[in-house]
Amino acid sequence: MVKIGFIGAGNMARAIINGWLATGKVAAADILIHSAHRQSYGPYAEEKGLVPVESNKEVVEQAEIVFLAVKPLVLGSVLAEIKQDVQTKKSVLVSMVSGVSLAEIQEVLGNGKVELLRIMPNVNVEINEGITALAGNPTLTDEHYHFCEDLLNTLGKTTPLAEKDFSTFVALGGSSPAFVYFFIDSLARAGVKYGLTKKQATEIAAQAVMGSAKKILVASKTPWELVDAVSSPGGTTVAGLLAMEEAGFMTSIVKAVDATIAKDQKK
Ligand SMILES: NC(=O)C1=CN([C@@H]2O[C@H](COP(=O)(O)OP(=O)(O)OC[C@H]3O[C@@H](n4cnc5c(N)ncnc54)[C@H](OP(=O)(O)O)[C@@H]3O)[C@@H](O)[C@H]2O)C=CC1
Ligand SMILES: O=C(O)[C@@H]1CCC=N1
Repeated sequence: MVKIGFIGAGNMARAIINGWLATGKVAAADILIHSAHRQSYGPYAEEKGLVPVESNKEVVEQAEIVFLAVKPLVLGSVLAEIKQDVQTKKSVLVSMVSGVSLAEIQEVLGNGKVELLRIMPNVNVEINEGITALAGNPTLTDEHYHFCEDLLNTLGKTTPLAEKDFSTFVALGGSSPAFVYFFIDSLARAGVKYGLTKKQATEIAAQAVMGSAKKILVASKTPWELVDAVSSPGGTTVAGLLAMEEAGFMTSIVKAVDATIAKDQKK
């Protein structure tokens, strides 16, 4: 089987790996992993049956496809460390690092052509309900693109995306789970205000959000038409909606997206 390497063993690397292991798409023994601290990647590798290796270079030496799952500030030094081996091994590099373009990665790697795939997943890949954007560089073969796409499709949905739209995707797909968790927590907290337990209120809010998201994905109606369908004339829902808008609900969402895009473009 193709060996898949991970440089970085944090939240996103683990979400992807756990998603694959849950479906059996990738065998644990085919995943190599290294990160900054042995006490971080070691126990995780042992718990899941992955192959821990001693350095980033060793990940590249042993894996055909290498996922870069480090923070943007660390990426430059990691690329400098592995660039020689990447050229020798003709590795496929898959970067999930936000705010760093394929051209910027290629620049650090130097003149030799490297197969690069830029992705932007979200944490819900861990439960195979993620959405991941993909953009390959011209050197990436169709075969490798589709191999990676197939791997990522088991984690939810994927969508090819022009690189110019990655910052927008970060807001709508990558960071948005946090926005939705925040919304659910706020709804649940309001339930606590009126006497529900936090656990009960969170379950109610989360189920309502999940059902609403599924409804939007299958319905022939637009979200606005669905809002109208819930809003009985003179009823409770329209009273709640108008109060939300008075507090600037839509503006707050758009501002969150603006701020996320601005931050991504500053990395
Ligand atoms: N979290 C999310 O929801 C999403 C994150 N991303 C992107 O994924 C990337 C990783 O994010 P996330 O997992 O949240 O971050 P974390 O902080 O959870 O993980 C970062 C990982 O990088 C490792 N690391 C640091 N320095 C090195 C090094 N020199 N060599 C090897 N590994 C190193 C850390 O090691 P150690 O554990 O040993 O300290 C850690 O495992 C980021 O670029 C982010 O933009 C993309 C989409 C969604
Ligand atoms: O917060 C971040 O920078 C990363 C990118 C998308 C989700 N988390």
